[in-house]
Amino acid sequence: MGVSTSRNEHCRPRQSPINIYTKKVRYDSSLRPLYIYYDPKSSRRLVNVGHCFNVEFEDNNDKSVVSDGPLTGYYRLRQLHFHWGSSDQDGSEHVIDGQTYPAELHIVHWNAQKYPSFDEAVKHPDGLAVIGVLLKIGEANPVIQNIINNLDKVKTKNKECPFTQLDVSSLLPNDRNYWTYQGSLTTPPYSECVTWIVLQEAILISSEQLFHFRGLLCTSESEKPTCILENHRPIQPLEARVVRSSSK
Ligand SMILES: COc1ccc2c(ccc[n+]2C(=O)c2ccc(S(N)(=O)=O)cc2)c1
Ligand SMILES: [Zn+2]
Repeated sequence: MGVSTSRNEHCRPRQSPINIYTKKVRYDSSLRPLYIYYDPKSSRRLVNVGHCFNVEFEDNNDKSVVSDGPLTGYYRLRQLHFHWGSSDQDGSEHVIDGQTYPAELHIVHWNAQKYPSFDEAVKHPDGLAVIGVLLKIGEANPVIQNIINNLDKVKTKNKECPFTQLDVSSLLPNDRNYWTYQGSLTTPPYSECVTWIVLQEAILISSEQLFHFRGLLCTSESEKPTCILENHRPIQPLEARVVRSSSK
């Protein structure tokens, strides 16, 4: 008879994304306002990573960080990327009261106060902090247009190009109220290392700009071209978690 282990190998209690049911979130007065400082000189390059594109930042200093909010210590900006759908009807990863959005921005930071590197940080439950910003259809977003104007240089998988002077703060909504919960990466290896900070106000993107995202290729130059039509993970069980809110 096999020895039963207390750790159930199928138990993954803190997966992301989730549906945020706003009637069940808990206002937590101990949550502080987010401290966010991004230096436009931190942005380095635009990379096609196959399932999406990343804007990557220099993370060997503390020039671009997030702290306070639900966090202990400070987290360094590492990269940002988007998730989108094959139509404007869905594409976000987080869902709010069952409502999907056409896309979602993820701004990825790692706990540089506690860990020596990003790769080490992803092995720990408090390793990453990801700010999630929902996108809704409206007029064209000039900052996103700046990224789109460079997508043809990274059309195929693993291509990269220099990308500097991106002011990430200009991608954030004015209202910095947020929901927060303990979750995971939404792509393999789905590591349960992320403190999620989902902003309560959405930013705008135009339908045409989303169309350009879908033209990015997940194939390399030598392969038959295949577009990244969608790259959002389905919502996962909340399990024993409670989502906290910074606002009533
Ligand atoms: C230790 O092995 C890893 C760790 C992280 C990896 C990764 C492969 C792709 C992306 N990443 C990421 O950095 C990553 C993946 C997902 C997200 S997300 N969509 O913000 O949850 C953020 C960042 C492999
Ligand atoms: Zn993501």
